[in-house]
Amino acid sequence: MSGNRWVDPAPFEGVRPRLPWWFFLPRWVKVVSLPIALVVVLVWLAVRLAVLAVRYPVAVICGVTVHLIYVHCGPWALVIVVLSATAGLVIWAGLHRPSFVRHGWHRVLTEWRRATVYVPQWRTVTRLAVLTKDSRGKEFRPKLRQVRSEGWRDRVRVKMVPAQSPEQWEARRDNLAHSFNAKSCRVRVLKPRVLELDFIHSDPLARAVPVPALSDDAATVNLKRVMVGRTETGRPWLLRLLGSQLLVVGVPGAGKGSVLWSIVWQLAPAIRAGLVRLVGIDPKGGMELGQCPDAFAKVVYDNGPDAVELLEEIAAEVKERASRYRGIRRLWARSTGEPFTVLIVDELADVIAYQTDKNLRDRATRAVQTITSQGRAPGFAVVAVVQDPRKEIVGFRHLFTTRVALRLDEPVQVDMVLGDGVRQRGAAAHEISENTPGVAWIKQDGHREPERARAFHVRDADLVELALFLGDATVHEFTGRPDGPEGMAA
Ligand SMILES: Nc1ncnc2c1ncn2[C@@H]1O[C@H](COP(=O)(O)OP(=O)(O)OP(=O)(O)O)[C@@H](O)[C@H]1O
Repeated sequence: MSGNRWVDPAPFEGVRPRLPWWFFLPRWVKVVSLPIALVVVLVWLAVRLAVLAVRYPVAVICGVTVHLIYVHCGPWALVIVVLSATAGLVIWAGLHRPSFVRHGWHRVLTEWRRATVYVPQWRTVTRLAVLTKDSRGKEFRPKLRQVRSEGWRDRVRVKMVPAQSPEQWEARRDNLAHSFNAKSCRVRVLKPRVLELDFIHSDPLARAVPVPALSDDAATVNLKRVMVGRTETGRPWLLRLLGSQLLVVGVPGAGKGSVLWSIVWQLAPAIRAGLVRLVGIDPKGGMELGQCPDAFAKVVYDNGPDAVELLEEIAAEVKERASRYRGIRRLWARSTGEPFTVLIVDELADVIAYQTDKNLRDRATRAVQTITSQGRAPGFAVVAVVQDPRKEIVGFRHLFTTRVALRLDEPVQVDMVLGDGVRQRGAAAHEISENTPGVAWIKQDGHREPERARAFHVRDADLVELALFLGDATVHEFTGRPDGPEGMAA
């Protein structure tokens, strides 16, 4: 009321009960359709049971078996069966642990985590993380699909609600990780509307990976699949050198040296047999490549004229070989009789960006660009190591078809190295721990998903062994310039 005037009270606005549409059907229609509705409900129940059996096969099979044995054979038979099954599992684990873990333990873990973590919390977490949607009073919820637990991570498949984008899930990665008691969460797009969330519980790459024994057989070296470490899924980390150019980026201490030496280690039998030739430039005065000069046909320990001449020499060789191969072959092969050449540049920026002499800088840049852009077919690979991935430093990053991001400082650096959108797919190289040098995110052109792996830990003692192994390596004549420039160790 205001003054003496009477104001009508607001009309009552209570929510009317919403009755289902079939409630208003005529009685006879309800009677006629009752049997049909019953059949539908029974079919639905059967489908739900089948889905339950598929999602929880271990629990369902064990439950049904225990029940049948108890009912038909009594409690003592059940005790004997349980003890025998336990003994069987212990023997399986003892005889072949990997298969037990994979097919037994992980299966049980999957069902346990699905039943105790994801199913009970899914609805609440997605609502609180604002990943559900409301429209006309109806709630749309993302559907929890397959769950697979692998011990160190849980892979959870999700069907997004309509009109949702993976970016909305990526923006909630931290919320989801904390909600499901995981260390971190990665989001991967499997197909339209279907995502896979990786809830990470521990790091399978926390321990260093020792180098394997050196092989004597050059035939074991496959230039398309050079094993340089182990991926987080336990598979070998395979790098393609033939037909590929490699850029390795990481802050100081990230383990760039281990990637580099892992490559040399695996190529060693082929280097010794003369099938592969290494050429190196180490502007840091030989601090890195000087640890095993025997591996290199030629190596320069500065970023001056010697380094530039070596680069130009290789660039000229690339062009010469390419002109000979033209019309005859499309890709280098062992049968050519010419060695596959790997140019290793430890700190590329010192050669193409930090060199104060503009003329040398430009010549070096032109030569490296020629080798990376044209070297693929005639059998030349570049392994370039760099600390700073900015465009001003390496303006031709796109020429490197395989990019390895070791520990980096900032998310923007990850985007520079791996390309746009790869970090959003989980490749958080800026989150790699300082305690795990050698761990990297790898992106190969043509492969949508980035891979996380750790390079072999090549210790000083291993480099001594490598030097001894390569001590009697075949020395090749380097075409083009008979007398090597100063600062080179042949
Ligand atoms: N793959 C690895 N596994 C375990 N430890 C590693 C690995 N790689 C490197 N390390 C250790 O990390 C430390 C730094 O490694 P490294 O010198 O190779 O890094 P870097 O990135 O080359 O550094 P810089 O830029 O200063 O040369 C060393 O103590 C080394 O033993």
